Amino acid sequence: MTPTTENALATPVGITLERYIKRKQSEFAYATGELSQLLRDLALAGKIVNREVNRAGLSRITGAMGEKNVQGEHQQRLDVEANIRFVRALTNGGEACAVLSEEDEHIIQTGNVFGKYVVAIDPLDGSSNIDVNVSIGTIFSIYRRVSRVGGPARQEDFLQGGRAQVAAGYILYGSSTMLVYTTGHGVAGFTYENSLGEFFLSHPDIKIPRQGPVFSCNEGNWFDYPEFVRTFLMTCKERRLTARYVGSLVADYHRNLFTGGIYLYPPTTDKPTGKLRLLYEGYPLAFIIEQAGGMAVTGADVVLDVQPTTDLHQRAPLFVGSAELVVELQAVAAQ
Ligand SMILES: O=P(O)(O)OC[C@H]1O[C@](O)(COP(=O)(O)O)[C@@H](O)[C@@H]1O
Ligand SMILES: [Mg+2]
Ligand SMILES: [Mg+2]
Repeated sequence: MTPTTENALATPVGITLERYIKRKQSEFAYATGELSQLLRDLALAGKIVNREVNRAGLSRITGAMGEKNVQGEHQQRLDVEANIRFVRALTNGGEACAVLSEEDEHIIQTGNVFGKYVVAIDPLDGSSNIDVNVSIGTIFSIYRRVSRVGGPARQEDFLQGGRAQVAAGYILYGSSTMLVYTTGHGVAGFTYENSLGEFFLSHPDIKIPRQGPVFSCNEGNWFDYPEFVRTFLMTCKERRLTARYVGSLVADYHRNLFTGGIYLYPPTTDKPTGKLRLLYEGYPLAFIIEQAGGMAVTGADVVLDVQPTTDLHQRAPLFVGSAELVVELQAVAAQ
């Protein structure tokens, strides 16, 4: 046997996402497997979107659509493509009765009236980075429906508040593609093996360092930030923290999750509630960060405790990351 073969045989068979989901499901006596199936559907759509992202420069799916979405923001072709892929996977999967997407004003009824779950999703996060081959992502949040099974989903299914999420996750289409998710029992990360077409468990129990060397925000908005944000950022600079900002929330969040740090999207003069969407950006990333030992706040309030209004696409400021940095920010805000 050559040393290489020996090494290969000595390496344990990796745990695929499929096996991991099955194992987790068997830990819950009353689990029916529906949530597991939903996670598989999201992973499947993620693989398809990953393929589209990889060849975006070669295909005709880059560039602007010339349309604006419900947020009044310019849609990119990949925004639309990713939206179609995720909605289709969730529709075909059968477990989600409805989807709330950044790209659609109204709730999308999948027709699966007996589906017990609803999914809020940002199908393609970091739109401005699509055409320049910089990391982008997908963010999702899952609730058990509260409306009557057998009928259409209703607004209140999506407006249960962050603490009612049963699962949340994101996919990062980066130098490698990763799926990171939580069902409220810690955070697990899976790396996509392109040639095998499988996600493998690579980061079993992700914890964010309590402190960190990084702050991430769009400093171009400096003069539009509230005073407390500028004061906090000055303290970051005085302590020689490193500035890192990709401009794709998933990428910035993911880096800070591993290195430790804080991501800020504060209110600005023209966006007094910030830019990010509570239901499919703020809540899911807050759920994951709390499970990883970090914190997410909107300023004074903890993101997961924010009561949603009736606006499905409502925005909220987001300060998220290492617990000690977020606490420091809150202390400055309270002064
Ligand atoms: O360009 P800005 O103002 O810094 O905003 C960047 C933020 O906007 C977003 O692109 C918004 O997400 P979408 O691309 O899904 O609309 C975040 O990913 C990112 O953190
Ligand atoms: Mg987004
Ligand atoms: Mg988006």
